[in-house]
This record gives sequence, structure tokens and C-alpha cells, in this order.
Amino acid sequence: MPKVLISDKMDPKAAQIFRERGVEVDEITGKTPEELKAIIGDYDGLAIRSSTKVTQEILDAAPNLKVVGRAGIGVDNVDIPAASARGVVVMNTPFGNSITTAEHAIALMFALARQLPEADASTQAGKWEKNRFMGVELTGKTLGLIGAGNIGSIVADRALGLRMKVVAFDPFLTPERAIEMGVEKVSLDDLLLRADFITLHTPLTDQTRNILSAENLAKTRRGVRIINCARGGLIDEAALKQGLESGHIAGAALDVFAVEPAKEHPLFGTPNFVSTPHLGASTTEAQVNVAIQVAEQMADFLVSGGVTNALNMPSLSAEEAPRLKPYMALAEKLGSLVGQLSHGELKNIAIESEGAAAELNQKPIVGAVLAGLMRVHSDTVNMVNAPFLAKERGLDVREVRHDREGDYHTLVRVTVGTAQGDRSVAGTLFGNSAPRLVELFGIKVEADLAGNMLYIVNEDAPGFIGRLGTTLGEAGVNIGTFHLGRREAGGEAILLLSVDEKVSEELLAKVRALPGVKTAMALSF
Ligand SMILES: NC(=O)C1=CN([C@@H]2O[C@H](COP(=O)(O)OP(=O)(O)OC[C@H]3O[C@@H](n4cnc5c(N)ncnc54)[C@H](O)[C@@H]3O)[C@@H](O)[C@H]2O)C=CC1
Ligand SMILES: O=C(O)C(=O)COP(=O)(O)O
Repeated sequence: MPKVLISDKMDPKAAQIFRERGVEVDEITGKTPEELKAIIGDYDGLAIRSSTKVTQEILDAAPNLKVVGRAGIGVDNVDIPAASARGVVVMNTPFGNSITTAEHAIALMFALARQLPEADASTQAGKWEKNRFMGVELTGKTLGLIGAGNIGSIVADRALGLRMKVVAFDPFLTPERAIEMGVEKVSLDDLLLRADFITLHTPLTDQTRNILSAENLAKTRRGVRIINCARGGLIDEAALKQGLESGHIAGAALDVFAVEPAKEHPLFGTPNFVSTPHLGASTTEAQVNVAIQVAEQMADFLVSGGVTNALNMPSLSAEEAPRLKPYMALAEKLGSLVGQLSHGELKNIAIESEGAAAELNQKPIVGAVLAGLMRVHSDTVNMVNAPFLAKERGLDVREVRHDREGDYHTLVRVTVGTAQGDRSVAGTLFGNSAPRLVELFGIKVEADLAGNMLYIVNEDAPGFIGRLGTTLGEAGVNIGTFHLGRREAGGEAILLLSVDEKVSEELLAKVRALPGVKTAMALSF
């Protein structure tokens, strides 16, 4: 039974769903990285929010880990390249808390416009400072949106409802989408110049880090109010403090900080500064949404191989997964076969599908071929890291879907480009479930690719099979199945034998010494 650790506070629905889906679950929150390292080795899945940092070190201590599920959106607390390299799928729940977070940004905008936190503190302190708190109206003001994705577009929609004008900076926002959203697409400089309020809704990446730098903050109009419900690293916090103290910035509200938890901070106590402790996603509704989604996605993956919302792997629905499973087994075997039979550097690989196979999602088939191919050189390769490794090695991967119907109702062909030219293998599914090799390097040969096998290329001549049988028999090696193919009578023949034990180097040398043998290799699947 797969085992999942929930390491950040999550709605109880998550644990309930894991259990209902046959996944064992432990909820152990608040652990230090050292404590997490000590226990993570037992788990197949790790369900997190933003507190747990999934670092290379944690991943190194997690040999069984197959999936990290983020109950939320931002995954900057997960080392995705390290997870990919270890073959760990990373998934998030991209929509479950977006409305809630957008509402928090709007709430903070009102808090700044009307100085609500300070007015509340003053009133409850019995001061009744009616003349101290003079606010500003939102109607007619310009909201500058940095990042116009899911959350940004909800913020825009609510701001337009408040009769604000919305300008947006987002390099990936198309003019059509901007029109649809009712916002004006502008450059960052233009936004900084025009906005009365600025709100940030980008992920934290190398491009967005420090996007509101000291230099950019200096370009804002005097009296600007800034809201950040995205990630701490997006703003230069020291420059923000200076701007607030000088009065250039009329207000700033941060839900997120460069270092969290922010229990002490130079900004605390600065005039017109409002803060919340990373509460953007903290509503009952959002937490139920993300808990259900993450548990369902992780259980799908661990129980049936379905992949949804993965950041380092193509999607594969739980409905598709059973249909694709035999194809992935076939693809992996074909990849492994070409990998074992091809020596030297591979330049390119083409994965072609015909018949029923061509109607399926190709990405998992391609991933499985690459995993089979790369696993020949490393045990730790799987479908997650194989495409990355292939890219790293400069392997050009081509995916071709044919409309044509061939001799088989379904066929997957794998062709690798080697220094000696292209080499191709093809396979089908018998009864829609049993992977079967049907062609090897242009020769028709039918075989199960399973267990230990012996591959021989020889000159097709009478008496060879008898001599081979004797050689194997004398070495005490039992033949399970025997498959034969040839280009033409008396030409080159291929033999694929399944044998009950691994063929030793010594035996291979004896086989190679038999008259007519051109190649003999041990294979394993
Ligand atoms: N405070 C909180 O509790 C929460 C914070 N978040 C944060 O909000 C972020 C945004 O979430 P979504 O809107 O769902 O993500 P999203 O992926 O839908 O939108 C992000 C937008 O940022 C844009 N972007 C990327 N690079 C940019 C750049 N250099 N300059 C300007 N725009 C750029 C993208 O084109 C995209 O449209 C998350 O990555 C997460 O860090 C999300 C949920 C809760
Ligand atoms: O979903 C996100 O990106 C968030 O920042 C929410 O964080 P949390 O799950 O509340 O720790």
C-alpha cells in the first residue's frame, strides 16, 4: 500500500481521501528539515503547503519518494530540477485557492485605502481619532497589475467591479486576452508611472525576483500603494521601507515576505505598513478545495498512474492511464531493446505510432520509450527524468503519429539514429494488453521481451540451431522461448531466445565462436 506524509497543516479532507483511496497516510507537521530527513525515507508521497522546503537534501533522503503534491499554487519551496532528476513528480493545485487569494489582495487594497488596521487599533485603544484617518476612494483610481494569470485576472475583474481602471504588465498576456479581461496591457515602466495601486501576482522566478527593485520603486508615482500577495522576493523590502518613511509610498501591504515565517522584520512598525502572515490562501473554502485536489491527484498517481497538474511531467488522466499502461510497457521494452542493442552515441530518436496507438496521448508513450532507453545506463531513470536526461545529452526526440493502417491494428516503432545509420524496432499489443516485438532492424521477428534473453545474428545455414542448443545445454542454460527471423533464405538471420538465467560472458564467448555467428548479446528486460 503506498504511503504518504502530510507535512504541512492541511484540511482533514486530504487524509480522509487518501485513506478512502487505499493510501496509508501520516500527518506530521512542523518538523525541522533534519527531522523531516529522518522520516521521509518511508514515504512514496509527500503532501505540502508552503512551509515544507523540498530541497535536494530532503530528496536525497527519500529513495522511495515518487510524488510531491503542493496543496496550493506556488512551488518555489520545491527544488523542481532536483525532483525531476530523481524522477519525482511534482504537482500543484493551480486553481483551488485563486479566488481566495485574489480576495485577500482586494481586502488589503481596502485596508490600505482606509487605513483599517491602524484605525481599528486606535479605536479599540479608546482614542476615537476621527480626524487622523483620512482615506482615499478606489473608484476612478488606476490599479497596476503585475502578473495577469489566474489570480491577477480575478483581481482585475473585482477591481473593474469597483470602477477602477486596470493596467497590466505581463509579458505573456496576449492583446486578445487583455481585451477580454477589460485591462490595458502596458510596459512595466508605464505601469509604474501610472498606477495609484500596484498589486503583484507573478510566481517567484529568476525573471520576477526583485521586480519591484529600489530603482523600479523610485519610478512609481508619489502616493502609490503597493500590495503583495504573491511572493516575498518580488519586492526590495529595504527600499519599500525607505519609500514608506519618506512618504513617497503612501501604503504597503504584504502577505508574503522574503524570509518566512517573518517573526521579526524591519518593516514592522513602519507607518502605513500592513501585514498578514501568508494568509492569501487561508479560507475554509480554498483549503478544502486544495486538500481534496491534492489528495485526489496524488492518490490517482500512486494507485493508478494518472498524472494531473504535474509541473515536470505530461498529464495522463486516471481514465487514460489503464488504456495507456500496456502501451507504456511496450514503449519501455522497445526503448530498452534499442538502448541495449545500440552502441555509441545516439543522435536522434523517432517514436512513431500507427493504428490504435496513434489515437492515444503520445507524451507518456514517448516518456516510456526514453525511460527504457536511458535506464540501460542508469537505474534511477523513470518517465519523469528521462526526457530531461535526453535533452541534457542532446538527443533530438521526434514524435510521429501516422494516419495509415498497417499490418497491425496498433503499432509503436522506435528508430534511433546512430553513427552506423538508423536502426528501428517495432512492437504491437496482442489482445490489447500483451506487448510483443514484431520487427527488429528491418527483420520480422515476433517475441515477448521479458526476463533474460539472448540476441544472435548469424548466417542462415543448416545445423546452426542444433549447435546453439547443444552449446547452451552443455552450459546448463535452459531455453524458454525461441524466436527466429530472417531477411531471406540463406541471408542474415536473427535469433531471440528467452533463457531461464542470465547468460554469462563465458557462454557468450562460446556462442560467438560458433560458425556463422556475427553478433551475440545478452539482453534483460
Ligand atoms: N499569498 C498566498 O497565499 C498565495 C500566493 N500565490 C502566489 O501567486 C502567484 C500567482 O498565482 P497564479 O495567478 O495562480 O499564477 P499564474 O501562473 O496563473 O499567473 C502568473 C502570471 O505571472 C505572469 N508572469 C510570469 N513572469 C512574469 C514577469 N516576469 N513579469 C510579469 N508577469 C509575469 C505569467 O505570465 C502569468 O500570467 C503564485 O505563483 C504564488 O506564488 C498563490 C496562491 C496563494
Ligand atoms: O498557494 C500558494 O502559492 C500559497 O502561497 C499558499 O500558501 P499556503 O498553502 O497557505 O502556505
